[in-house]
Amino acid sequence: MKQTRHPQQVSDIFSRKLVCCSTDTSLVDAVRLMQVHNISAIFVKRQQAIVGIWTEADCIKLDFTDSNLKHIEIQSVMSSPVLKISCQQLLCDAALIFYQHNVRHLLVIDNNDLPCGVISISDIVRNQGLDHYLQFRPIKEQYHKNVLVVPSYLMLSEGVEMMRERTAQVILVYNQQQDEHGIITQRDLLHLIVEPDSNASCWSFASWPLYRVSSKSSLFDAYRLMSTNNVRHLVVTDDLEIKGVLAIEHLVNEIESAYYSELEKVLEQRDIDLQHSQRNLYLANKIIDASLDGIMITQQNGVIMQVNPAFTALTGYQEYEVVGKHPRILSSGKHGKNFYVKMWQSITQTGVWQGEICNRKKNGDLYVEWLTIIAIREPNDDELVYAAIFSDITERKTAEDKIVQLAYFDELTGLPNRRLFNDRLTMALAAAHRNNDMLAVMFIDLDRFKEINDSLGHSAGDELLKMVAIRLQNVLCEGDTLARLGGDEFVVLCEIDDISAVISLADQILNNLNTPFQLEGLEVGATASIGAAVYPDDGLDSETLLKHADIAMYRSKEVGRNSFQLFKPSMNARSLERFAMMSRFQYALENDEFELYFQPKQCLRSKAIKGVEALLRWQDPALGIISPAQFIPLAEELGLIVKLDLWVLNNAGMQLALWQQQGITAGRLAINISACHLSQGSLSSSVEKMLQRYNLSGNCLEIELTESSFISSFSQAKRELWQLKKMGVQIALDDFGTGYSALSYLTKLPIDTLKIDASFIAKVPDEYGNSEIVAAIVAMANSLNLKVIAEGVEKLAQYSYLLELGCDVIQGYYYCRPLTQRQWLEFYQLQNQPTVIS
Ligand SMILES: Nc1nc2c(ncn2[C@@H]2O[C@@H]3COP(=O)(O)O[C@H]4[C@@H](O)[C@H](n5cnc6c(=O)[nH]c(N)nc65)O[C@@H]4COP(=O)(O)O[C@H]3[C@H]2O)c(=O)[nH]1
Repeated sequence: MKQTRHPQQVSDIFSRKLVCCSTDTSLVDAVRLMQVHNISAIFVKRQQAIVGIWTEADCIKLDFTDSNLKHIEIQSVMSSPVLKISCQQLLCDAALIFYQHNVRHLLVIDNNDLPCGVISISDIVRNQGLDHYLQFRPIKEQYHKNVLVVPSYLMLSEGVEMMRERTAQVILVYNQQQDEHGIITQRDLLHLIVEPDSNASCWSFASWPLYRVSSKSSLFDAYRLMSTNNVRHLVVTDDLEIKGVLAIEHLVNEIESAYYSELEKVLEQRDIDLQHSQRNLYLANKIIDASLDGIMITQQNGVIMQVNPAFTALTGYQEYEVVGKHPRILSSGKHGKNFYVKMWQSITQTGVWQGEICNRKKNGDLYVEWLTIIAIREPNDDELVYAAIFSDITERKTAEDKIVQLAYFDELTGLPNRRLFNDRLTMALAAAHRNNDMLAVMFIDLDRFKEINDSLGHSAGDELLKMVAIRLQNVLCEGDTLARLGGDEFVVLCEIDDISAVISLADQILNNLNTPFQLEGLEVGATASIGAAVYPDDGLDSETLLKHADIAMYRSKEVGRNSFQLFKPSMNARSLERFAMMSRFQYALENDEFELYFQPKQCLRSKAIKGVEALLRWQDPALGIISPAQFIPLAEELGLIVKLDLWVLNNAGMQLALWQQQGITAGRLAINISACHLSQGSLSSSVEKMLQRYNLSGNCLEIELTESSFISSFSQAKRELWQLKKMGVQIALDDFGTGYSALSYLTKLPIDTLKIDASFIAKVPDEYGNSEIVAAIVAMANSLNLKVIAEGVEKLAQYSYLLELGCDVIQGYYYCRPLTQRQWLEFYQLQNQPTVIS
């Protein structure tokens, strides 16, 4: 069966030739009408309504012996009611009615339910394109076998009666004289109604000669023979012997049966498909209902047809609240017209759109959803439906935003971090390159921030950084970028017209920071060292600019902090030197390149050794000995000074333990401790641990500190010093006279000794003024009950002067230079005089 793409409708093939007669029309008039119009069925009307049908097949039911046959009214022999079909129904629907009701004609009605034509089963069969099918079907058994053969002289009325009795469609008439066969069919009986002739013989009414076809031929051959000769019956022969009669109905029946069997198959398949699609539909609905994603199905015009429970859970709208409405009820108003235009362009062109969209829930809350819209074309339909599938990604978006915040912004100040700054710098450089603009990169490092952090605590330090960030931000213009690179380092990126703009900005920043900050009820000053590099003069890429701004900032620190330096190429060399030194220093610390030297001190009264000072030396394999004056500031800058102090403390302990084993009693061993170590609050515990480790008493140790140790946090320093005192450790104030010398410290802190700075001693006794200062220090120390040590005594005159002044102890080349461990042992043995522990 030929499967057409679009199933044919009744309207495609039905005949508009609708021939009717009234109910009281005589049978003969009705037959005449049928003959005139060459039709095989006539409809019967009563008051404009079709109430019955009479067909040529109905002839067989007539009593041809009835002399009144001609005049009987059609209504008494018609079939009623008439089966109808709409012109819009499919041919398969018509075929089903033929099949179920065993009829051959249907009345066709139009859209207004009015009769407009007729369709016969032959119409359908002929329009199904079954030629091919017939071609392969043999005649074989498809014909009337037990065909009645009557002699030619038999009365026609008797012949018709025999047909009626047997309900035979045809009879054959044999003319013995002519040895010829003729045929009488049901249709021929129509003539009998018009012209009844009771005396006629069957031969006179029969049609002959007959057309013959072999039983081995195909039905298609038979069909062609019938069509060519315009006959409706063929005699089927087998080797010239008549086997039966093949009627056009046989062909039609055969076609019909093929059609019906195909039809049954189609219907069966349709049932299976229907079941299948019902199952699919059931599953699809189940999946839609169970989906955690919200699903909304709309018509082509956007009207919502269906939503699932997840839709309700996500949006707050119940199904009945949205079905029949437009999805714009979910609109947040956050997207412009262009957004939706692009979305629909994509759906129209590709059938799908995916993306993020911000919508509004029923309760007014905004949410971000990941939305997929798919256009679905309904089968056999030009209409589209749209399925929108979405999940709420607000939480994920918030987490993403948080990640972006963490990845690109400094958590403490909320300023861009190094990564974001680098991005912006790269972009700004590209733009500056294109437009021939100037850019400035400015490094800002807070001075002595570590001291503030150490003394006031980390939370106060954090607070200060936040306040500094705000102040810096206030100075900058819109479009400038301020970032925190970490610690107390800030960096500014700004577009400038000329160099003077950088200088003016740096001035504003320094002035702004000069106003003290209020931290935990205290006024705290926080100055900064600033360095800047300018594009294109000081570098063309971000790395060079940042490096040069950093170098300039370090130069600011070197020249005394709270200042600004613009990068100069000469700084580069110095910076490289410093950088090389730093790496070397780290390496030295890790590889034990440090060593302690010992410089004995002499008691002026007893002339005996009055203690030893440990002085650190750096033995660089290539450069030789490096002075602490060079590397101590470097260690401070690198933040390695405390590590270095601990190294000294540990080695001093080791030496003391060794000397005790060797019976060396040379008084206290003095060690130098850096200023910031004291303010960290860990010095006393480090000393205690060291004493415990080497099983030493605090009486053998002296700590030398400078006045700057107390400045950042006096109370912290005081606590630490008292802890040391409790352990028996003595405290000496180094470089006395050079610092701020707020003498009130001396009475408030547990200091034992003042070490007069070598710069004063160098100028005594000759230089007027200096001698007075030294004399005053000695007198003051005596009155405060402090011991005095004079440092840097190189000459006899100095020695004599100090002796006369009543100074307790001297230290200097005059008595002894700093010695290595071995030299010191030799010196001690040479002196061979044990000292008294004070
Ligand atoms: N011109 C002259 N100098 C003399 C004379 N007698 C001693 N000196 C030097 O004067 C410095 C005395 O040490 P300081 O004032 O504590 O000054 C020390 C001290 O502040 C610091 N320092 C030394 N060792 C350490 C250490 O282990 N830790 C810490 N934190 N600082 C140290 O480095 C400074 C310099 O140490 P050095 O170079 O060893 O210099 C030493 C010493 O060699 C003299 O008669 N004439």
